[in-house]
Amino acid sequence: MADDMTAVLRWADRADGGPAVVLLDQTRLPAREEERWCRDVPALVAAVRELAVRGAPVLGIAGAYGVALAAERGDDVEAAADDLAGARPTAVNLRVGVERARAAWRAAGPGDAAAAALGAARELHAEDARASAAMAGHGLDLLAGLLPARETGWRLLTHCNTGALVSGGDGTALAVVRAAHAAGRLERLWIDETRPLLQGARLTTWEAARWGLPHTLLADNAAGSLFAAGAVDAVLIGADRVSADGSVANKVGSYPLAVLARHHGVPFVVVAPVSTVDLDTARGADIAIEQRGAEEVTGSGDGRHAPAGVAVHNPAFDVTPPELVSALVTERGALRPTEVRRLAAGHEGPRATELRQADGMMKA
Ligand SMILES: CSC[C@@H](O)[C@@H](O)C(=O)COP(=O)(O)O
Repeated sequence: MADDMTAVLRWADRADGGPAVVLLDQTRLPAREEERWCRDVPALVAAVRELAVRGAPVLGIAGAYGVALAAERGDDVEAAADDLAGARPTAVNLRVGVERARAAWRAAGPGDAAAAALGAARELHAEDARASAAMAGHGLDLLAGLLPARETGWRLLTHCNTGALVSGGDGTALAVVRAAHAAGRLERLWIDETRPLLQGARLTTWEAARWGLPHTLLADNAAGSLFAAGAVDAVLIGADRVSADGSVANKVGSYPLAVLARHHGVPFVVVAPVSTVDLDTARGADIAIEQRGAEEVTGSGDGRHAPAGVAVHNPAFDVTPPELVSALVTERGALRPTEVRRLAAGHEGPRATELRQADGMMKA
């Protein structure tokens, strides 16, 4: 979690005014740091759908605490778990977190089931913090292997928000950027605003400022000229789901960045925990892509900037094929996205040197 930040997500027990899952309401940021108390699963499902809590790893943690909440309240846990798992379709971590807590709840005796679900949620929360730290280290090693040493440091570009707001720790891609900064190797973080909900403009700038990262915000469609000017050394993004063929679903706008990166010979690096890899989904085309409301694109009320009633296409995510992804950094090290099946066999350790040698497209 970010230093001195209101907890991104916490469990409140009865002594603390709960039971409740308490979220830092990301819809209010950066203007206000407000807690949102979810006292039952419908409230938590609403918070997930509204993106008050968002980003793949923390969705899994929220889902697991949600199962614990239903159990603690004496609600129908199976139905609550189903509702939570289905609240958003693309980030596989949500389902993984829910199923982990549900399995613990099912396996426990009647008197212990709620405590077992809560224990599973807490365990997942702590594991995610450890995974985040490991990804930061592996990602930094990978960049050091891939990128030429620049006296002034690296210029990294990111999309959406992948920091402490999405994790039990510092996050995924943004954790690597933070590690690069701590190692004195970051010249600048370019932050895509990330239309239409502005996770980059609202959330990543907020985190970058707190961490003291040198950063600059740009409109998504300004990225191309930045690449053309040679001002981007690498792209770092997170993922909502990686299918068995190594395709990467992430916030819409990631795929065009991958195409740009390939055209300009710039590494395109995906940072995600192993829990984001879904070997049960064979291909990128099989990943369910969430479609969201038209008003997110058109604006609404007084701020409307498109004619009322216009037809809108608003997918929340897109899919980048594995051949455009230079490396996938997980808590177990870096690998080529086409090698994700190795994770099932317990792949360990970064392969930065091999990846560099095998990848003629990179500048290094
Ligand atoms: C580690 S976060 C990776 C992704 O979850 C993130 O990049 C993203 O696309 C989040 O989308 P969001 O719609 O804000 O939940």
